[in-house]
Amino acid sequence: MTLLESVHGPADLKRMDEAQLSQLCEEIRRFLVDKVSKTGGHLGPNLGVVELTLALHRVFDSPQDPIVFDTGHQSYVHKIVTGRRDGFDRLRKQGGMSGYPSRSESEHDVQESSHASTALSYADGLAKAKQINGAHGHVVAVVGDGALTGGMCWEALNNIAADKTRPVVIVVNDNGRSYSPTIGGLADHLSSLRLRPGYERVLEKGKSALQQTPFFGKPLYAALHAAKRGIKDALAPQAMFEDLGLKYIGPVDGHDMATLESALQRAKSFGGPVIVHAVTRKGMGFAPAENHEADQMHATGVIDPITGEDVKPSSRTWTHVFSDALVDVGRERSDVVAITAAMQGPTGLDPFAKAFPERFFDVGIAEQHALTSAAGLAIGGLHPVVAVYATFLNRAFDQLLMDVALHKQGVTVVLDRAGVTGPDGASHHGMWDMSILGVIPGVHVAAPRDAGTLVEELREAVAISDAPSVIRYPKASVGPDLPALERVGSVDVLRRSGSDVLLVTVGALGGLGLEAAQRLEDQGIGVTVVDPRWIYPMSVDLVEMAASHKLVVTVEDGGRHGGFGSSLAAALRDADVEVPLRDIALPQQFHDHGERGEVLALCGITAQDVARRVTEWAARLECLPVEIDEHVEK
Ligand SMILES: Cc1ncc(C[n+]2csc(CCOP(=O)(O)OP(=O)(O)O)c2C)c(N)n1
Ligand SMILES: CC(=O)[C@@H](O)[C@H](O)COP(=O)(O)O
Ligand SMILES: [Mg+2]
Repeated sequence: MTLLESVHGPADLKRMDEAQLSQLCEEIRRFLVDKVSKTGGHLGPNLGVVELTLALHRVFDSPQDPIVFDTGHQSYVHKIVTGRRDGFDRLRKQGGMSGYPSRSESEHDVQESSHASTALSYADGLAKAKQINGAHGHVVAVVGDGALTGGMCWEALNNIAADKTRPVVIVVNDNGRSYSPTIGGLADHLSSLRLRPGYERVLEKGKSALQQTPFFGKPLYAALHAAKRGIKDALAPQAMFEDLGLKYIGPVDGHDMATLESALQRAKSFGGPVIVHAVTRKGMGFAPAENHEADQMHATGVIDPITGEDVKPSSRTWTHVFSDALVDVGRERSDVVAITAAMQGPTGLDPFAKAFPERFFDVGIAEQHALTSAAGLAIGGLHPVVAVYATFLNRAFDQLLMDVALHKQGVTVVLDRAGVTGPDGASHHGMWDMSILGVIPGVHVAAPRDAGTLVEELREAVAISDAPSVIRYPKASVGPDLPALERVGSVDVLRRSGSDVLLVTVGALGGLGLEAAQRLEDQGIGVTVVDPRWIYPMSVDLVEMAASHKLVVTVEDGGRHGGFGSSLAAALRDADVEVPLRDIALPQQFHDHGERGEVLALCGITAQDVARRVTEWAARLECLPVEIDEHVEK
């Protein structure tokens, strides 16, 4: 039996000696590469926290000492040592283990949102709860250098530092990377603190040697330690954290178990808020990840476990189409600038950044700042394009509403990963944007159905100078072009076989609508399939089309509450159009991880389900004069 197989919980780690721990780290790294290369996942981040996670579980007593992982993508080792080794064969698969902490999986998991920069706020709250309840023990938060660029971290640090008696241990996992190198003044500060890890290790070894030396050993170490302070202050002004009222320990070598445990023990015995600054390497121990220039295998698909090469050929995605289109726009419009929140690669902004470096800004994991900075750029006469994942727009809603829309500023927000994303689960599905955007006065929202309409709608968006414009598309390969039969106002008619049903498909679901229409026509139901292209403001032409049909059905890859369907229903009421409308959307709940198609199917968003539901409504409403085939293909 391997050492790894002997680990069923943190207690097993506490019994191991240095040699066993070193071997266990090797076994865990081999396990991670073996498993994650088959399923895909956050290989790089987790290879970087092997020693750190073991040290945390040896020094602290989870779950009495809750360990909160910021973002949670780096919690695989935590899962391995808390009894979930067997879950990795179905990591991020439908019905399998989550790729993030999951409260339903383990008492050791505290929070499961994958939205960054929240761990310190959880820690603040947990520590206050312990204090009020008279509970003993520590609260530990593991936060990456990237997550530290998020504003919530500084709101939390301000509060954590307010009480010197609450034992909060903040472990900064500093690998110098978000995806790409972490940016900004804070990152520069951390890197100034991030002396060669050996620097601290030498000191640690110096300490133990000196402390064994009788008489002058201890005073000498104290002097050396003071000197270290002096040296680091001279080389690296660590005062920032200590001026905040936070004790600072580090930087320590995040791959040296003894040094880590010594630092964590010191932090544990401190009894108040303390920062342990651990220097780690993303992808540690797997050369293809360590040397992966773009993002050190932050998130991989299925890869070769030896070479690290992608196994599945990549296809042209919506992101690729946007990426190329924005460079073209950038060539024509010198006022167009681009902003990313630490995700220039995944959102497709790399080519624009290379072509127009002076017109590209990476603001760190700071979506709120991104939107208000964009408002400033627009007031200053430029046209910003802010590319974020749809789910992370939630964080910047007020900025879009009050800093952009209120001031009628021309800012374009591009929402990648809109709709069901898949393996990243509930906190990543981009199912909120159409509901929250619908409340913004004057907002323009487009949902392209194919590459051609994405290019067209991006150009239309950057031409809007007096209001926010938003474009949303999913995490998927872009499908075939879906040409329109005609354009009525801004609405594209994709198919017309009768006026029984007006089937309105939003964005990338156009193909699904055409397939559903074929199934309905096979039953004698005449269908008009349309793509509104711009879902907000609501098209008057669409309302008029509805009036000439017997049933309106909308299909959208977004939350049903406040979605496009409910907005169209309101528009029909306002226009006294008394045609029944039924809306097919994602049920307003948190949806677990799985492949995008699997989750959509669970939500009834397939051509078969749409056709079946339309026939059922037609039968119930008796609005269509056709005999409904009760045996419609499921
Ligand atoms: C609010 C928010 N914005 C963006 C992301 C996407 N994201 C996931 S992990 C990550 C980088 C995190 O960097 P860091 O905190 O340093 O952790 P590391 O991966 O280096 O361990 C980003 C930007 C997110 N999860 N949440
Ligand atoms: C943890 C996080 O927020 C991202 O790394 C997320 O995993 C994005 O994955 P994709 O880029 O594959 O959608
Ligand atoms: Mg990092």
